[in-house]
Amino acid sequence: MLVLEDLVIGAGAFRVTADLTLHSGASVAIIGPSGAGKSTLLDAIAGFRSPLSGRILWDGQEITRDAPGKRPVGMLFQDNNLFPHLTLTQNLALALRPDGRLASADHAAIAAALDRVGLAGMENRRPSGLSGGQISRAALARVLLQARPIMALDEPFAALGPALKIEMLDVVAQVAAEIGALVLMVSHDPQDAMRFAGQTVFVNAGVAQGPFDTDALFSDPPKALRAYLGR
Ligand SMILES: Nc1ncnc2c1ncn2[C@@H]1O[C@H](COP(=O)(O)OP(=O)(O)OP(=O)(O)O)[C@@H](O)[C@H]1O
Repeated sequence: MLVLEDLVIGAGAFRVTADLTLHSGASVAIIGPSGAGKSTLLDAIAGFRSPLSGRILWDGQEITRDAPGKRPVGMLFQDNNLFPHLTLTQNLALALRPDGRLASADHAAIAAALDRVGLAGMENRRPSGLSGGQISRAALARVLLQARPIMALDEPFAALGPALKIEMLDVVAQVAAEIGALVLMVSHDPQDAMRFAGQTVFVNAGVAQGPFDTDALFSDPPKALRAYLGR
């Protein structure tokens, strides 16, 4: 269970507040207008931003000030964040072993993760030798490989066509189900939320609201959400 308790996060003069609870195994979409604070919220959960006040708890343990690598969070960034000078195997290896020393089983795990996202045989490519969609799938493979209890995905599949996006969302759902992970996914596409996420957090003007039941939220959206959806 992830608890954000009276959390206030600052980004320059901007503030995001959150006071909510998300359960293990849930899939949660994080939606809201551009600049509302969605990435800021995810960054704080993953440990890339220190909150100004409040607490973050995972299964009762406070993780508010823990370094990102010590948190139960695997994060897929908006820019996918692969090292350009490293091959896919080397990029994924860092997720498993920050010291770079791979055990023989690690190679099989990396190959399996790449296979799962449709990149089998591309182990030795560098990001420059991949399309934008392939890079986003490689970044997903890295999160899958980490198999952390919270999978935080910041607009993960913007570079993919509709069919491939659905396929990758299904892969995320399968892996999350296997490990009982909580999935947090920032998206601008209401279809993603409805297809993938039982719950939705709506971030508006720096306030994270919810979680709401996704179907109920979209079938009768509050005024601010209607404005965002253009309805
Ligand atoms: N380092 C910073 N200094 C000042 N302001 C910042 C900083 N980082 C983010 N902001 C501001 O914080 C606000 C929230 O940004 P954030 O990236 O969280 O929004 P978002 O909801 O993820 O938007 P988008 O959907 O466009 O990615 C924005 O107004 C942004 O300009």
